[in-house]
Amino acid sequence: MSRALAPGAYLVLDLAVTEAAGHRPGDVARAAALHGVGTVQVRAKLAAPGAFVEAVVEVARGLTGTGAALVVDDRVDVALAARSRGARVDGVHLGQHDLPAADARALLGSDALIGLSAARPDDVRRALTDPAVDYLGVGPVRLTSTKPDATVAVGFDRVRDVSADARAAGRPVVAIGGLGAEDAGVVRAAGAHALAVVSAVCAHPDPGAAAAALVTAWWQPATHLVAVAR
Ligand SMILES: Cc1ncc(COP(=O)(O)OP(=O)(O)O)c(N)n1
Ligand SMILES: Cc1nc(C(=O)O)sc1CCOP(=O)(O)O
Ligand SMILES: [Mg+2]
Repeated sequence: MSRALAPGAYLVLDLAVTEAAGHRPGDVARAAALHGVGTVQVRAKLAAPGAFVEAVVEVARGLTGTGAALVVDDRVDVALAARSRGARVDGVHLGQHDLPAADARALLGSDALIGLSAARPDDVRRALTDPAVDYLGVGPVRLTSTKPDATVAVGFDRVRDVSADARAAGRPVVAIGGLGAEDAGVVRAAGAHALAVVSAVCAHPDPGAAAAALVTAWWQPATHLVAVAR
């Protein structure tokens, strides 16, 4: 059985964005996890495979003892290579053009955490009937320079619609794309299980403080609920 996806803040640690901001990936991952981020995904669209593996190993080291899950973007081979170097890697986040989730599951094991990006109705339908998929990534909520190939923003309404279908199918949704701490309330109200960011943490001068703000915003009680409770 797969490890359950942690609710709340989900960090996609993009290597290029992190290094451009002058941060070390292991430090950013550790600071984020110590402030309550439950999942860290390593994303490296431009790195050579060896550098990607090294970054995953470094992030795994940073996450030691924090309890946060570590997921690799796209590359099952990189996840396996990092494991073979002794790193604890929990799973992968797959795109629509990556290895099928069933193959990733066969390679990574029954307890691996496997996410799949799905925002278009057909992709969502397929993802929700695929037993190898643990959670869905839905985006981009807003257009973002971090993912220039995603040219259509899906908006919060899509997050709400997919979250409702996914809840009925017992799968959590992670909203992503152009988001920050200020969006936590609306993302949560839309029914998402988690909110994923790259720039809001990796490009921030103080990634730990940015992660803490995200975590706090997610768990902040909705003001209208507080008003009702009083
Ligand atoms: C949590 C989460 N959701 C969506 C994505 C996007 O994945 P993908 O479609 O494979 O695009 P790239 O990130 O690989 O450009 C994600 N990485 N994480
Ligand atoms: C990695 C990724 N996936 C997306 C999707 O829409 O599936 S958007 C995205 C980048 C998110 O970066 P930022 O928080 O800097 O906007
Ligand atoms: Mg991907």
